[in-house]
Amino acid sequence: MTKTTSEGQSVIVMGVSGSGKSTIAKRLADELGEGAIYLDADDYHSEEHKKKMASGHSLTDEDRLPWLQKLVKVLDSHLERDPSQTVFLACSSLKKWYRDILREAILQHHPVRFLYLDGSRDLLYSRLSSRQGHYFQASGLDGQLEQLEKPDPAVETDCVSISVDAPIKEIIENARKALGI
Ligand SMILES: Nc1ncnc2c1ncn2[C@@H]1O[C@H](COP(=O)(O)OP(=O)(O)O)[C@@H](O)[C@H]1O
Ligand SMILES: O=C(O)[C@H](O)[C@@H](O)[C@H](O)[C@H](O)COP(=O)(O)O
Repeated sequence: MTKTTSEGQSVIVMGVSGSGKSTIAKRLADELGEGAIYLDADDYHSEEHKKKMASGHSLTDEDRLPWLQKLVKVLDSHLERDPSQTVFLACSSLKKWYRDILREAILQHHPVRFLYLDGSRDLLYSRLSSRQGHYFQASGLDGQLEQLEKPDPAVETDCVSISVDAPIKEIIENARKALGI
């Protein structure tokens, strides 16, 4: 079903580092215009965890739990104020149980879907290697790929997947088509 922005929904743009979550979530919010906002889960990592990732180490489940809980609070405060907003959240959401935490929190307010950005290790590594000014290092990519539980659309029926092996404009078109927005 195609939803208009006035009805409100959340789209969690997920995938490993370098898959384009921030770029795509921001572009989608910009294109949808008024009533749509972009949030980035990276803004809620502690300094300690950013340092850990900057040294090439992956976060653990124990590291991520307080971060996910913080994200739930942030989402709740946004959506309580205005459930008619459409929220594009860039968030790695690497494991199904992380997605379940976010899903449950958002569903209190309005519908939620996940947009999984899929790309080969080589493509993502090359994009990370040329990205400037970010704490995450390309050397941490393999750890993330090991931890990733790709969403199975037969089980997680609210997930759609698109390839990121394309120019940004084409990815946005494909994302909008896949999400019906
Ligand atoms: N489709 C694309 N084509 C070329 N470069 C891209 C594309 N998508 C993202 N990038 C670049 O790749 C890097 C990683 O993208 P980013 O949005 O930061 O990913 P993530 O948030 O998943 O880590 C950035 O430098 C970004 O500008
Ligand atoms: O769950 C995690 O381990 C982090 O959220 C991680 O997945 C995220 O990728 C980094 O914070 C780097 O940020 P970018 O994904 O934006 O590169």
